[in-house]
Amino acid sequence: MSAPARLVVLISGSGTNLQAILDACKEGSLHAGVAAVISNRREAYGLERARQAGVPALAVPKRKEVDRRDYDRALADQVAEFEPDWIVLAGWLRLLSMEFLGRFPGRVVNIHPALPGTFPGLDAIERAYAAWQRGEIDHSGVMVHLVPDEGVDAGPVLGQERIDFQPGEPLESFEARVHELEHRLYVDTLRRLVTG
Ligand SMILES: Nc1nc2c(c(=O)[nH]1)N[C@@H](CN(C=O)c1ccc(C(=O)N[C@@H](CCC(=O)O)C(=O)O)cc1)CN2
Ligand SMILES: NCC(=O)N[C@@H]1O[C@H](COP(=O)([O-])[O-])[C@@H](O)[C@H]1O
Repeated sequence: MSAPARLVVLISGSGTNLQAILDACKEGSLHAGVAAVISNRREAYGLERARQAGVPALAVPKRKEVDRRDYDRALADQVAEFEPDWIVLAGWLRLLSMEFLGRFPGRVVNIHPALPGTFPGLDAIERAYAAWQRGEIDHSGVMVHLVPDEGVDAGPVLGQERIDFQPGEPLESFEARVHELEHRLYVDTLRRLVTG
């Protein structure tokens, strides 16, 4: 069997998607290892999840006086040191420029809590829920996609799954179902990626 794929996971927050990936690597259902976890926010709980898993956890905050491309160049240098096969965005809440993406062509993946072509950007779950309440949609979903360029949530789709709204369901319940789907879909999609 080939060596486990090396993943560097970028986060900004709680890291529940990271935790699903860490758990899958540990139990052997994902033939990969998390080489490092990097957050742009020092307070991200996902860094604690990495430390508890014995994985290098780095905070790389974006200082105001540093412009986006200089930050992305320095970030790419840090990521490259871990010799990743894949860069996994898991709630990484910064748009990446080609200064970063150009260093890892075809190897940056992202999860987004909406279907292709819908609700790009931030707060997608809340925006989809509000659209349902206005009677505009009857389902949403989750997608995993490549991040080839500076487009937002527009890269080639690697995996997607629909999630139907349930009459009278509160936002919190819908959001919990979305996250459960994310955790499964991301691991399943990464499994297909790393096994080629
Ligand atoms: N070039 C790309 N970079 C990133 C993508 C992408 O599709 N193309 N996906 C994101 C994740 N994401 C949606 O899935 C997303 C994250 C953040 C933003 C955004 O507008 N961020 C702001 C800062 C917000 C903040 O700091 O709170 C920004 O970067 O100015 C949009 C979409 C990961 N990167
Ligand atoms: N546009 C990007 C975006 O909205 N990403 C979303 O951030 C959350 C991170 O949760 P986590 O930190 O618990 O994994 C996830 O729902 C992910 O889809």
